[in-house]
Amino acid sequence: MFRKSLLHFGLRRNRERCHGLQRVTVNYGDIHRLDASSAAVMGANVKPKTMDDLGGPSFMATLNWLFVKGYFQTTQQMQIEHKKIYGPLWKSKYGPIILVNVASANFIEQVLRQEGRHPVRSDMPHWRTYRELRNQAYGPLTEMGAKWLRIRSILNPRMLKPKHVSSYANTINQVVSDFIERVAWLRETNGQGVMVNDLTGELYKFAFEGICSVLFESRMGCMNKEVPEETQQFIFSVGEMFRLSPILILFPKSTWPYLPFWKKFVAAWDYLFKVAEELVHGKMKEIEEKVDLDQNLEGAYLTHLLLSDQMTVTEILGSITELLLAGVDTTSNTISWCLYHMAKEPEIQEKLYQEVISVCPGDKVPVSDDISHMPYLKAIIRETLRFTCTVELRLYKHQGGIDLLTEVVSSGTRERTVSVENEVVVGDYIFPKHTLFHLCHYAASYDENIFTDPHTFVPERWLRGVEEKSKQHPFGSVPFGFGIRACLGRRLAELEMYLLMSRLIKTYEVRPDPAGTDVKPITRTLLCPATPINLQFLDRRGEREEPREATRVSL
Ligand code: HEM
Repeated sequence: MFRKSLLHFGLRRNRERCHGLQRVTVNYGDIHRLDASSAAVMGANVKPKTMDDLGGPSFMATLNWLFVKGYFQTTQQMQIEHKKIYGPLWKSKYGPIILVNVASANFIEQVLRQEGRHPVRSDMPHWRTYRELRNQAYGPLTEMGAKWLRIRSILNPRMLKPKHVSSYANTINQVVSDFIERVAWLRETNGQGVMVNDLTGELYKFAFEGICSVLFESRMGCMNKEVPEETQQFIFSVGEMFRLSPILILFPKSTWPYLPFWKKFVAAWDYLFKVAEELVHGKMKEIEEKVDLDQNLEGAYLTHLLLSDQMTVTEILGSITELLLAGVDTTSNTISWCLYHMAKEPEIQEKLYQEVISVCPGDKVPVSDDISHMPYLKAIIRETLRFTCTVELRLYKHQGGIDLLTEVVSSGTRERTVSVENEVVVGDYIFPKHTLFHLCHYAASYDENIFTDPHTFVPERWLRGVEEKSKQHPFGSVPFGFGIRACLGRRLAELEMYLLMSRLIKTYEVRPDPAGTDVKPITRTLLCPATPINLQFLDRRGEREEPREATRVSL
């Protein structure tokens, strides 16, 4: 059986190579990366260890860590502490659920390379239950099995192919221009001419406006002085839904209808779908009018989805709503941390400024082609993502029993564990089919065996030709995930972050809050600032820059 699973592992990898779906950039390395212990297991002379042999805290101990020792909001730190105690592989119990925590780059790679054709992050029963209640369709985040694969094959090209993504640059740049002006307005009205308070909140509006422009070619008024009521309500509903999600999941599904916050959860989703529905129907009407007038139909992402006729309108609505949700917190959070680091590291900021003005001197606004000449900017974003890597998104349930899974889903008995094709080998352990893995990317990103001086912000470590880069493990930091279930919005997020950061740093010098606050991260699905990030923005306009030295390093 064990040998069979290894054989499957090899066969499946070959099959996936031919799969044709867009994959993330990490190269498909081979078995050589499996460490010595795995190789020994594979030698078949060693009896593999099982889940029973694996150490880890009991349920009570976990509760103690979370609520007595106080790691509930800093579970990323708990990963590091547990790794010190148990090593890179341990199990933890949450009531009846057992998680296998995987906290080294080697082991993370092993798990990810064995994922099936239809990986599942987590069942998300609360999100799925809402959709069943309202007869809404699942999107890329919530769908599973062959149906998920179909959705991704439709959504992928216009989100991941560089030529399509770079066509969104002009649209994004308009939002960037508005954000720059909004910063000026915020400084004048609330910041004594220099401060911008609660940057994450402001960047949230930027990211929401950005994704709406790309998806719908519609502006939501987030950059207006007064944000429209409907947009504020949408933003509030997203917050409510994310706030209530981790609470609901602690209770059995059968109790949800009786819980007071279930109603709030449903109301939040209702509002999100209502707004998305209005936008989709508005776009359909616009297309009909254009057809009547014989006008060019090319345009927003949504236009393409509607015209391609590959999905029903309900399916499009399910996917679009999930894209809106997935693409806002992630991007805005990353840019907030990036600016925070720029303020704390003036030399790095200066180097970035010099790079930007050497590529885009004078009034030239950076466009996608310019970004390819800004390796330092890319390295800064890459380092920010390592520093603030998301933690909770990567719960992997290995599965591959497509037919049975589909049957389970359609018969409505979702609580049963799903069948899988293969066991999973990690180190000298073998795990049964439906094991739930928690990939501890935070612990890997701060592993000093992989990243020298991991607690220091060093963008240079991501530059090509730098010695450290060649030594880095490709799974030390995988901020957009890996494989066919990796982030759908990666390219768009990168474009948004590059265009905004280059222009912000070209326009403003960012300095720390004179009140001098160190902002700590806490876990809220993402690694968020525990307190607001407030920064000074000093206007550079008026200065005529001359690059001090060319900073064309290559990434
Ligand atoms: C800095 C920004 C972002 C980061 C760090 C990020 C990170 C991630 C990660 C780690 C995953 C899970 C991948 C895996 O399981 O292997 C993911 C999934 C996903 N992301 Fe992003 N993301 C970002 C921005 C975006 C944007 C802008 C969009 C929308 C346009 C988006 C849409 C999605 C979707 C739909 C999924 C689910 C894919 C699936 O399950 O098939 N993300 N993202």
